[in-house]
This record gives sequence, C-alpha cells and structure tokens, in this order.
Amino acid sequence: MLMKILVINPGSTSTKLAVYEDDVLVWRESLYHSAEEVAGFRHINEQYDYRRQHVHEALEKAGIPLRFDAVIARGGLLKPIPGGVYLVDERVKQDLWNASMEHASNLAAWIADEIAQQAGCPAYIADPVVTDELREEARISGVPELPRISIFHALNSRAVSRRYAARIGKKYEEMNLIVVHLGGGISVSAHQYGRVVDVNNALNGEGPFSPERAGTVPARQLVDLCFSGKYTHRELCRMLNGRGGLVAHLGTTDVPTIIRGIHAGEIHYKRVLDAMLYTVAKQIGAMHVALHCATDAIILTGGIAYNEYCTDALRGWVESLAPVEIIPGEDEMGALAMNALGALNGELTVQRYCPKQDEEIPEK
Ligand SMILES: Nc1ncnc2c1ncn2[C@@H]1O[C@H](COP(=O)(O)OP(=O)(O)OP(=O)(O)O)[C@@H](O)[C@H]1O
Ligand SMILES: CCCC(=O)O
Repeated sequence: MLMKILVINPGSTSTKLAVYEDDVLVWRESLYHSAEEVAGFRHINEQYDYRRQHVHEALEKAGIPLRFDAVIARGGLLKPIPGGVYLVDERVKQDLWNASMEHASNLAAWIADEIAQQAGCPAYIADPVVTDELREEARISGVPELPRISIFHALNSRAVSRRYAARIGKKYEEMNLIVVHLGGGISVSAHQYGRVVDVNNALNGEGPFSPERAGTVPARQLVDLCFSGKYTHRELCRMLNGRGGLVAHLGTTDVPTIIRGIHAGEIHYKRVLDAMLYTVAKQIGAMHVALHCATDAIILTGGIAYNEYCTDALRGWVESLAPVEIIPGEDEMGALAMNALGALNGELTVQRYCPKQDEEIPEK
C-alpha cells in the first residue's frame, strides 16, 4: 500500500506544502504571506494560528482529506542535535516555542503535530538547520565563552550528497564530500563518511559572505562598531544576517540582476561578486583540510549554482582539490518526504529529541 505523506515547510514569506504517495509528488502548493499580511505580528509565534488556518484551507480547497501515514515538517531552531528523523513531541514543541532566534520554521512542527493528531499518524522533523555533528576540534574557538555553533542547510546538503552518491553507485556513508549550499545564506559543509564534521555557522556571522549575510568579519572592528553608539543591537544583528553581504554592498540579493550589471560593465558589481566567491572558495579549502585533504567531490548546490559565472569562478579556484559537481537549486520538500518514507518503512531510525546541552545541565 502506498504511504501518504504531508510535507510542511514554512519560510519567511511563504508556507510550502506537498503531498507524496511513497516517493511520488501528487500535490504541491506555495502559500504566499505578503509583508502587509504579516506586518501586524510582533513575534513569529503569533503567526501560528494564521499559518495553520492557511494550511487547512489549502488542503480543503484541494480536496485532500486529513488522512496521512505521516506528516513531516522542516525542523526549526532547536538546540543542537545530530541529523536524522525526529518524532515531534512536547519537548520539540516547547523548545521551538521558546527558541532564542525567530524563524518561520519554528512553527512547522507545531502545525505538523496538530494535523498529525487529527490524522492519527506521527509527525516528524528531519535534518533541522541546527544539525550538529561537529568533531571536537571544530567546536573550540579562541574565546572559551564563544564556542563554534553548527547551523547550516543540513536538509538540502545531505539530500544532494545522497543523490550524488547514488548516481555514481556509492554510498553516502562511504564518501568524503564538501557541499557548498549557495542560497540567500551560504554554508560549506564537510561530510566525512556521512557525518558533517565541520561547517560554518551560515546564519550568524561565520564563513563566506552571501547575498544577505555578512559571514566572518574583522572581529576587532566589529567590537568597535558595537560600542560606537551608531547602531542598536537589533541593527547590528541585521547587519550580520538580513542586511549583510551582497545586499549591503549592492542593494540587492538577486544574483541574476548582479550578473546583468556585470555584463553592462558595472565594475563594482564584479568586484563584490568576485569577492564573495573568493570567500566561498577559501571556505572550501578549509573544509578540504577538515577532510584530511581526501575530498571525493565538491558539490555546488542552491539557487546561485544555476549561474555559470559563479560556478565557473568557483571551479577556477578549487577544481585542483577534487572534482566539482553541480546540483543546482534545492529540493527540501522531496528530501523531507524521503525522510518520512524511510522512517515509515523502517529504513531510518526515528529518534527522540534529547539535546546534549540538556544532559550537561542537570535540572534542579
Ligand atoms: N537562476 C539563477 N541564477 C543565479 N542566481 C540565482 C538563480 N536563481 C536564484 N538565484 C539566487 O539564489 C539566491 C537564493 O537561493 P535559494 O533560493 O537557494 O535560497 P533561499 O531559499 O532564499 O535561501 P537559503 O537557501 O539560504 O535558505 C539568491 O541570491 C538568488 O538571486
Ligand atoms: C543556514 C540556515 C538556513 C537559512 O539560510 O535560513
């Protein structure tokens, strides 16, 4: 019998929905939430009822009854945990509700759980952005109070790795891969035999700069800026995430627009885009070392990987390290569905959320 799986993926401006029967996509819908519509909400949690109702309405309109074998949602900003499939339980929901960072994906498990309860099936999340499999050496920074944190495009990075491994007749768990997710944020992850042993924190001030994020910046100058009195805490955070990177230099996050500018002779556009790609290439070099310089392939993925100017530039910097493979775009919905299917047919272990941080801090 075919397994029916509902996939829910809320982003800042949309909620993506899909229904799969086994591995076949049978329905897909993106619900857009305009800036005006969400402007009245002061905190992402306030959008729960609004988003939930939109999901129910879309399913009803499409004539899809609430009968599923599983509901799977994008994992939000939980505490650090290893990758894989997790059952949505009260602990997951509470940590998402109380997450220190706001992100639309924090609502996903809540909506999934509500629908799963009505459907009488399990709700899962898989490979959340907080997936943390760092090797011990990678956790320690030069300031003891500032340990490194793993936040990256875990879902798509792992999915494209598995896809690439299958294509060449190997197992993901037998390979050393560097995955470069080139989206609004950029993460460069080192996958050593199936474990992501190092990666830049792609959400908060580490690694390459990206269309909307600052990446690593000169630390001392940042401290001076913080105390200059010119900016509020919120403004400085936005400088790192949201208003940093390409948009800070060029006023746009849109790479095709920048490429058109370069073709039209805009020297500054070229200087900034080339600089961004240079920071990506340097991060690839660092991850090559994290894999003991034994990288089997470097995979370029995400929206920017559609663009030849960018992929050619990266090839130019790093192709002597390992073969460069291009798998543009992302398929988070398909990756989530495959995780749910694997959980249902027993190929993947369903884990319970039990962050290491909680084990280390005994409850009073
Ligand atoms: N065909 C294309 N050619 C070049 N760049 C593109 C193309 N399509 C999208 N992009 C660029 O890709 C970036 C967005 O990528 P993507 O859609 O993978 O990211 P996102 O989902 O918005 O963010 P993230 O991946 O960080 O979660 C933008 O900078 C966009 O301009
Ligand atoms: C790095 C986490 C995913 C995102 O870019 O929002």
